[in-house]
Amino acid sequence: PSENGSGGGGERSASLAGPPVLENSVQKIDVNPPKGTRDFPPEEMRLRSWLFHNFREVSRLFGFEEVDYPVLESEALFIRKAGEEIRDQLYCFEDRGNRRVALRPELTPSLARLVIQKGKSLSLPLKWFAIGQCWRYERMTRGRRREHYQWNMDIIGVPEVTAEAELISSIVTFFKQIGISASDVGFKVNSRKVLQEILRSYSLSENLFAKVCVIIDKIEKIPIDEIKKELNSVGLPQEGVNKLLEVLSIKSLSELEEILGGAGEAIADLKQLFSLAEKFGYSEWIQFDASVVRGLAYYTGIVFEGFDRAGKLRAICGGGRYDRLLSTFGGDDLPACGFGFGDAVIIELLKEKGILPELIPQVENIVCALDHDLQGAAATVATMLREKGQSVDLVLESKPLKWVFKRAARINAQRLILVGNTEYIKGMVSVKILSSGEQSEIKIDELE
Ligand SMILES: CC(=O)Nc1cnc2ccccc2c1
Repeated sequence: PSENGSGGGGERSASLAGPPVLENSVQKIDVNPPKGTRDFPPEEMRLRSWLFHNFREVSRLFGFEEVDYPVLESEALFIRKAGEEIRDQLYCFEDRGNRRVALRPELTPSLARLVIQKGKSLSLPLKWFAIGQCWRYERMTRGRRREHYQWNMDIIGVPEVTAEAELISSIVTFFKQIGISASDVGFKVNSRKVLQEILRSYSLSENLFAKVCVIIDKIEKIPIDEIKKELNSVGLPQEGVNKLLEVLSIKSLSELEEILGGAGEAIADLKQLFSLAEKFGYSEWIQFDASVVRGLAYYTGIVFEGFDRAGKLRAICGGGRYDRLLSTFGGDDLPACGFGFGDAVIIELLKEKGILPELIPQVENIVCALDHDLQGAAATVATMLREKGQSVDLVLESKPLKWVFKRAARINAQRLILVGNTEYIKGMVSVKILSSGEQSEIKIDELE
């Protein structure tokens, strides 16, 4: 079959024949979307648009530029050998050109690909944001969703932790903007350089680092014995395993400094981050937590995750520094950090807090011809209002007034404009303000 997916010659392949016709009735197709995916009918779409509007508003406040990439990428972009869950659940397949492709499970590798593609033509630092649908293929045994939308913000070309501090500030701004406070959520902050410094002291090679982080990230999801077994299996000696687990339970930066010594970068980065948090004014939002490593292989430094203080929900968002990602794709070494913020947990949180916004459909005018031969006149009135920037729901067929009032109420029209003969020949229409019931006749060219 040809590249564009159309059928072959005369014969029509089953997929193009449509649902089977049984005698004089067509078998009903499955009207639900594919497993793990969602439709967005108007009510759900209003909530999604509200969420994305807030993502965009914060991105604007922080001077970030919007970008996007194809939802379909080469599978190679996501093939990492660190044992990540995101790899096991890759929504991948071979296309009709025999290419291995995948629906993107995250946005960061696409960002890295585009930055390398653009190369020297980009002036650093880059501050890019995207809101994109991401996919995973999970056995439906877990009944979890196979797609979600993620807001990503990334800063490329800034080695200092001022970049991470800025990113956390943007998420704090977002939370405050939608009514979430520091008593509702917080950020656990850590640095993977802690693990790196420990593994170095056991002279463990760098590529084990990513695997160890991915294993440690599962510490609250699988039994500790399993964690120890997996750490042993990647070659970490028992003494190193114990040292790691000891470090993960450290509760404060000063305690960490005692264990690691004050010389390492981990301590310096974390101290600088907490001091910057003070200056940004979000100190009460963040806390050091040595057990947070996040589950993505490519993080190399500061990592953070937003959590609900009631402890009922999964992580709300997460991110960190990934200074090596671009070089693993053959690009120049460029410092980078960013975060992902999914569209699911945040809505659960707003529901928990009882602060979901009430979003109603809104239209300024509903325009209706009082009889059929005034349909054209109604269209003229609607167009004139639209040219003035007014929204109009134009009644497109002859309907009884009772129907029109019912529809006006359902779509929350602010005013009803009736185009009737007696008024129209005077160049006027009858206008009814639906909230007050006030009715008046207005010259058409004086409508606004
Ligand atoms: C709570 C939720 O929907 N999580 C979710 C849903 N779909 C995904 C798809 C790809 C990667 C991560 C995903 C995560």
